[in-house]
Amino acid sequence: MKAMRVLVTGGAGYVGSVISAQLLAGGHQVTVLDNLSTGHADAVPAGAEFVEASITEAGNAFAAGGFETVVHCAAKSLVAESVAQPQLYWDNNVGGSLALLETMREHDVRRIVFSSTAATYGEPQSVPIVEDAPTAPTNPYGASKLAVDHMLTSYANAHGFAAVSLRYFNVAGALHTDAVSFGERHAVETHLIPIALQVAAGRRPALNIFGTSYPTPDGTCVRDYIHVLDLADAHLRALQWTESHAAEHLICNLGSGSGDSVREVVEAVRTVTGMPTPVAEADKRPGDPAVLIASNERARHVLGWSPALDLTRMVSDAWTFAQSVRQG
Ligand SMILES: NC(=O)c1ccc[n+]([C@@H]2O[C@H](COP(=O)([O-])OP(=O)(O)OC[C@H]3O[C@@H](n4cnc5c(N)ncnc54)[C@H](O)[C@@H]3O)[C@@H](O)[C@H]2O)c1
Ligand SMILES: O=c1ccn([C@@H]2O[C@H](COP(=O)(O)OP(=O)(O)O[C@H]3O[C@H](CO)[C@@H](O)[C@H](O)[C@H]3O)[C@@H](O)[C@H]2O)c(=O)[nH]1
Repeated sequence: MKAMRVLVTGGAGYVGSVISAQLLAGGHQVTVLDNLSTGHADAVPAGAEFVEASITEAGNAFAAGGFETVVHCAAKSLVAESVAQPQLYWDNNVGGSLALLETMREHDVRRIVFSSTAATYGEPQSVPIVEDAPTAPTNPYGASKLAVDHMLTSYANAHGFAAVSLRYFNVAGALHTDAVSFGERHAVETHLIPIALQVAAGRRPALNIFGTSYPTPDGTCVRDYIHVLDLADAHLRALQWTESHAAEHLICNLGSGSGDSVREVVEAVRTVTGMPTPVAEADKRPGDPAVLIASNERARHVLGWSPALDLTRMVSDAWTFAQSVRQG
């Protein structure tokens, strides 16, 4: 792939920092645009230019940057917060993305890869979930992401954008190099694996298992976990796809194609860490579907992508990262 000048929005966050690091490793030039609302300035990889600004104020960065393409990760992504304060999600995720697309149009940058989500599907009618499945999000976060997917279809049709929506399932793991580590470091942590690792490290007394009577083999929810390095690889492939697909919008699920239950994740955490990791049975979390598993056939077929790293590797990399954060 030829070297590109890429703007990564949200590049001070978990997923965006790993994608930025992998783009740099691939010889591309990276500018990170992030307002640090949930990100960290020290997560922007060395070698990337950093612009501290909102996606609603990207004009100067575009004027200076000469970007060929955009990876758009910036968003608010807490489901419960989106239910309590939907205005934040419509404003930041939908209004912010619209402002970004208009700035792109103004500067004639018409290639974009967008962080969409499995939450666009809501409660699935069948699994594995294919991209043509009905979309019925069960919360404003998922609805805001689906709105941007629709926005991208219309910008492809009307304005010739080459757009890819990558619908991530459950992202986990971290990137480690000799010098640095990039992983999940949310001030408000809601995700299962980092919370379970905090329990393993003795920083929380027990992991609350949200629901033990789901119609699944062990009664706990099943999710499709995908390593953030496999995710980054898919973004590089999607960027390449946009080179030759003007006026098209591709939607691809990114998942492993298989599921693990909450109890199976806890077992993986115990095996990797060697720590007891106590659990407590708790009520169901409202809006949690029993099973979410991706069909990844389209990403395999169209992008030539396949996930390589398993749950044990995700937990092990996340554990190494969590320990490096505690020491650092
Ligand atoms: N982590 C997952 O499991 C998961 C799953 C599905 C989809 N996603 C999507 O992937 C993306 C990245 O998620 P993450 O887990 O890395 O979250 P994160 O909170 O770590 O990163 C998001 C980044 O966007 C920045 N940001 C938010 N609003 C902004 C704005 N208006 N202008 C500029 N920067 C802004 C934040 O400061 C943060 O650095 C999000 O769009 C999220 O919806 C994540
Ligand atoms: O303390 C905890 C945290 C989570 N869970 C369960 O673990 C599973 C995974 O939960 P979590 O890590 O919060 O991920 P999801 O709710 O599945 O959502 C993630 O995956 C979605 C796509 O599937 C993305 O859209 C969201 O942004 C992302 O948060 C769910 O069954 C939860 O009920 C627990 O039992 N206890």
